[in-house]
Amino acid sequence: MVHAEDLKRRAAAHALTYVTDGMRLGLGTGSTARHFVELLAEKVHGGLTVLGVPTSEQTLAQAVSLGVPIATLDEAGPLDLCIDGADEIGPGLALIKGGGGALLREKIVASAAREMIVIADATKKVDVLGRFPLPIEVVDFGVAAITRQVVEAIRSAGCAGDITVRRDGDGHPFVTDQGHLILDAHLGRIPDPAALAAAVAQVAGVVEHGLFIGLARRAVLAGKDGITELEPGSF
Ligand SMILES: O=C(CO)[C@H](O)[C@H](O)COP(=O)(O)O
Repeated sequence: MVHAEDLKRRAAAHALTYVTDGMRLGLGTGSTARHFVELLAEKVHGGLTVLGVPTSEQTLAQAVSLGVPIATLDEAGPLDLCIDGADEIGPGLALIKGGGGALLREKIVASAAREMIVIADATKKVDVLGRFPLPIEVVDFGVAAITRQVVEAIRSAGCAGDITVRRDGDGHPFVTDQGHLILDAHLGRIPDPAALAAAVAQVAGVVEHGLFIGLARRAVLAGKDGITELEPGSF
């Protein structure tokens, strides 16, 4: 049996073939992105020149520790490519992201890149998004009121389910790199991701949600039978 970590690393290694000398790269967050940064560091030590823009403090620390040159997004300017993982990859390469809590910076960085490639083990591909809880980043003022309005918003988009405030390992509310909280919406099924994205984005106090629609141009999926590449139209 192939271990999930091996599959993530294979997807990351394949994505590296899209990286060319001189690129300005968005560096994702999570265990799959972590493999990518490790492999990228090996290439950098072999002479590849890149500039990385990390999507989280975690990835920033990893990149610095491995000697990958980094810059802030504003220092780097427009990015050539962003490589990141995902929690679910659905039709049209619509994604659920934010399992690691970095969705806000991840979406800003992916949006600033000419192209986003999502890397994952093949189990992340789904026919309908929503089994993975949808992360919604909110300000920490009036969380109960915000949650009630998010419930209304998800209902208006044909979804239903529990919403929980994400907690860290010590039972405290999880705080994002930007100082916000995360609501996890346990929906089971998202029949119309675009409608849900639009409805949730309208709630006052919602900073960002983990639906990434129209951002990924390519998915690199590693399964036991090898690598599969998907484009939005070839899902
Ligand atoms: O969105 C993310 C972090 O906010 C990650 O990309 C997502 O959670 C996937 O992580 P992993 O590669 O560990 O499965």
